[in-house]
Amino acid sequence: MSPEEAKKRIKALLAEIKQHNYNYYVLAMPTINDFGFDKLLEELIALEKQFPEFADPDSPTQKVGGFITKEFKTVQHKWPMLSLGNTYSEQELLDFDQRVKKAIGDNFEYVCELKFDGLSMSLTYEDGKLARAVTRGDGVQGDEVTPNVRTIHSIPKRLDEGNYPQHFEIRGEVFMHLKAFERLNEERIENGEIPYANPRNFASGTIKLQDSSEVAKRPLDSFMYFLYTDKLLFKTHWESLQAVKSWGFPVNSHSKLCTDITEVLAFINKWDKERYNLSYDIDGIVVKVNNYSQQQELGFTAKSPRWAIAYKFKAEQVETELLSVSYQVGRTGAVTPVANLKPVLLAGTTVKRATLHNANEILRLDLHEGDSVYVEKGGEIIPKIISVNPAKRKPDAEPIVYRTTCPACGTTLERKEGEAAFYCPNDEGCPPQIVGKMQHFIDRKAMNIDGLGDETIDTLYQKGFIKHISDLYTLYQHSDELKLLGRFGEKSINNMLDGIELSKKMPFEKVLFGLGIRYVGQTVAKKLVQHFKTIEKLKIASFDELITAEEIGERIANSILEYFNDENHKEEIEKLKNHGLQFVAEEKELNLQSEKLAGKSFIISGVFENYSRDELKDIIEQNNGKILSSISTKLSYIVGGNNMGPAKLEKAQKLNIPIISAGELLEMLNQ
Ligand SMILES: NC(=O)c1ccc[n+]([C@@H]2O[C@H](COP(=O)([O-])OP(=O)(O)OC[C@H]3O[C@@H](n4cnc5c(N)ncnc54)[C@H](O)[C@@H]3O)[C@@H](O)[C@H]2O)c1
Ligand SMILES: [Zn+2]
Repeated sequence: MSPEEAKKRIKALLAEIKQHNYNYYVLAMPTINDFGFDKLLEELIALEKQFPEFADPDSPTQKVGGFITKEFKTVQHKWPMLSLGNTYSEQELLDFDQRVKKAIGDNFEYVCELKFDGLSMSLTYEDGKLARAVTRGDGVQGDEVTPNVRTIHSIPKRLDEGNYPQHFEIRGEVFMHLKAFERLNEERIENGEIPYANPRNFASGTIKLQDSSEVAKRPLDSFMYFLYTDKLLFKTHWESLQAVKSWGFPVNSHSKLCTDITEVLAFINKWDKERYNLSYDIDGIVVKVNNYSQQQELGFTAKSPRWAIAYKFKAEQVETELLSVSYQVGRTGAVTPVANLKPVLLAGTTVKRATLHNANEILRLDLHEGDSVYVEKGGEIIPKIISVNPAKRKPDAEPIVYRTTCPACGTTLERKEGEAAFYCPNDEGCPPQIVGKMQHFIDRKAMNIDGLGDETIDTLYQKGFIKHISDLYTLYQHSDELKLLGRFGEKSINNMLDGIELSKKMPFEKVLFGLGIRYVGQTVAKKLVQHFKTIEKLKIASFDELITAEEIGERIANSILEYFNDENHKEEIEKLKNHGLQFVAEEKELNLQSEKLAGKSFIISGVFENYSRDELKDIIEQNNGKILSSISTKLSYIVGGNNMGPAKLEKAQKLNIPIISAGELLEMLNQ
């Protein structure tokens, strides 16, 4: 490469890497996988070495890639929070071992730990209490996110008596378990929000939220792996891990003390396979020299310690053949393309299908019939096509063209402005939509009807027993015919009918969620019920009224309006009402304790040390105070905790509404 070319390439790489760092660390929405990113960084390192005259002192090769943000208080790290050198190859790991040996001789041990795929967090404890939690940021300073971290159960807020120093810092990884990730991401999709690509991004997006009560709803977990004290308390890293565990910190039990690199390699190989059995993602193994004085001898580079290295697992990728593209119709009518693949073994399971998301994705891949494609599992649960191998494309292969009609009912598909998905508009006559809606209604998260499963719904539809949700409630009239079908035993028919009868008691919010209105997920349904109380009010709510409710934006409001604009929907709701389903918010039985808050109204915002928001709400209502849902001049007080939303704060100040603490609220009751 000529110097001119090198200069140009370095400049392009700097810009590209900077953008990826921003997408990854700030937006938590990367557009390239880690392996691809690390290749770019490697290329830059090599070019800077070859052409040092063009190396930017500010290059991402010289510092940690994260950022600090304006939304949080910036805190300087007492000890810089560095990155780790990483490698994907065994040879480079052996080279690392040689470098260590050269510097400190043969007499040393390694600690091998799982490399948890989350974000690192620095926790400061004073007198046994969690005083501060700070993100890595740019390595020198980070964002203080203490209220958010307080919502993580595994992180002790207060330690029991113990022999820990008065002041110390402990570092570890905050992450999200795969199960929670799947559940919450599903909820995001239901609410029409952009899903996160993997648990790491979800965890990192969560820690940066402004509203800690929102953070509390997204379960995060943690493992600790570094202890920092002013005076050295231990001789080795291994000892420190045992100690912090005894102090009450979560320490991962799979860490291992290894006497040489052969043992390290065995540990790596074991976990490369076994990682799929863990309940959380790991992206590699961290190898650390155990002895502190040997660590000191080895020292640091600008970006990472010389006494540790991360061996990263490659997200396993395989090449296979695209057999065909089929289309699935969801309950909302969204038509999703799915790639059918020649079965291939990937990350421990046989993969036959991969998601293609939407028409844009097919265009991005420039997918042709019979293409040879690369499939990856990565953090995502459903495998994904990463790219096509153009060398193997058959010369006469036709491009894949997204279909224009519904695969189930033949109706011409529609695409709404600004949306990637195509929809089948025939919601009254398109079988997968009809069945999907009923399956959604009986789902565990909605009406949770015992004795009824997806398959039974499908059968009952195929046999002509049910077409609408409301038909479930007249099913008992057909119990003799059901018996004649020979598909169900008497007992299971009775179970099913009992389950359906019982579901009439399910609260309004479950019914509303069960109706399957687009973008009305569980949380939104709950907010709507809290705000409007009855279906009658919700049904006639205008756009302006809808968007005053908490968490209801324009898109949700429009979807609700559209839903109630449809006579069929209104008729169906009437039928359900006549069957006795709940369409009015449950009034909690109130145990009135005093009249001390009569005539006063409150909003509770933020997170509280000693109370949940629901507890405070109960206290207010038990003393005859009122809870309002939005800030207006009618509001008497805001009970404010940590991390109140900035918009709320601003509005309260503008309207001169006093903000009181939970303590001040309780004082009102003692007067
Ligand atoms: N895809 C993208 O767009 C993109 C952009 C930027 C960075 N990245 C990826 O992020 C990585 C760089 O980020 P990085 O600087 O945080 O490095 P890193 O994630 O590779 O390694 C350092 C981090 O590992 C974590 N860690 C997990 N378990 C640990 C343990 N047991 N002991 C010590 N540390 C442990 C810590 O958080 C530490 O900060 C690269 O692998 C890169 O591929 C990707
Ligand atoms: Zn259709």
